Amino acid sequence: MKNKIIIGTRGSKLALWQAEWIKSELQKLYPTLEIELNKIKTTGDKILDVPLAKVGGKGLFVKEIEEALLRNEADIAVHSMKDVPTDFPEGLHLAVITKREDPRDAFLSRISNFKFQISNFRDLPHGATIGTSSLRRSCQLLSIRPDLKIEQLRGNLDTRLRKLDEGQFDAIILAAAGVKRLGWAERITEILPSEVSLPAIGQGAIGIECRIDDEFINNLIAPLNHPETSICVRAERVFLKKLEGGCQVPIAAYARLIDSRVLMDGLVGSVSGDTIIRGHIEGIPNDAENIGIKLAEDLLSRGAREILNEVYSRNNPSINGEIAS
Ligand SMILES: NCc1[nH]cc(CCC(=O)O)c1CC(=O)O
Repeated sequence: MKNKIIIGTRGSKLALWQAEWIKSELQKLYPTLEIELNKIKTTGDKILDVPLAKVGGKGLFVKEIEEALLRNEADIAVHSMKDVPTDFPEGLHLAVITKREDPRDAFLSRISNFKFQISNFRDLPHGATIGTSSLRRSCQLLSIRPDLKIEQLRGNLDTRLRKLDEGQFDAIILAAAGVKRLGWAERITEILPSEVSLPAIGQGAIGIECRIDDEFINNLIAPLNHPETSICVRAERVFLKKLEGGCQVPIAAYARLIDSRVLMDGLVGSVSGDTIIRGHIEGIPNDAENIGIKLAEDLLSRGAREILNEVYSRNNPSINGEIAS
């Protein structure tokens, strides 16, 4: 029996927090197991000055880590589910999805010298500047407040907070999960309800990818799977796959389990926020993947098809498959 495993991870603060968390959970189960981290720079880490929607390509934050798995330079890869494409290279699979953190988006405003800090989205003054590179976020915010100015904001979480504090934006929107994991929860002035900002597919959940045929590793990590989160995130991911969601289209979905029923909301919007097609569906957990497909079909029949065609006719169709952040 092997007594050492290697975790492949990105080197960002959030990625390392998540990899260290998985390591400590495994260490609780297997005190004598030796666990090493292999930090890997991904394309998404290298290209920092271009909005991801413009970079294109599949799995910008996972591809190099997957290659390490296939070369046996890592045994498991720890990812934010939000960054994981719906298709995997041959020989790899998503074995585990851990319990979800807060899936919602968070509003963080600039600490100002004036008496009042803008503490929520509704109170933003006319024409205020919001930092986000996510089409999903800008589409939804612009649909409520077309007067807002959206400015590009990329980089790791600490970089984004620094840019906010430097005064480039009145507020920024980040996933609550990442902000909380890094211990900055007190900077969140408002958690955006899903009617304002429906989260990204998989937001707040951590996934573990590994080689399909590595029985030892699959058995080792199986106890970390959280069945409820797994059901919900898989429903969201079939929704995304059915929509062939690239990162160039605003797409959002959130599924949750309440009283043994799956409740799922989803939307597809135009980049400008002029059009948003929303839907809701419910069903039983055993039918979760069907629920995701049905919701996608519902949106496609009510106008999402036209939005997707419009975007992809202007772009290279090969970008399909990248997750929508
Ligand atoms: N797009 C990058 C990314 N990938 C996962 C998270 C947050 C953590 C999570 O969703 O689990 C973030 C940052 C953000 O969107 O603010």
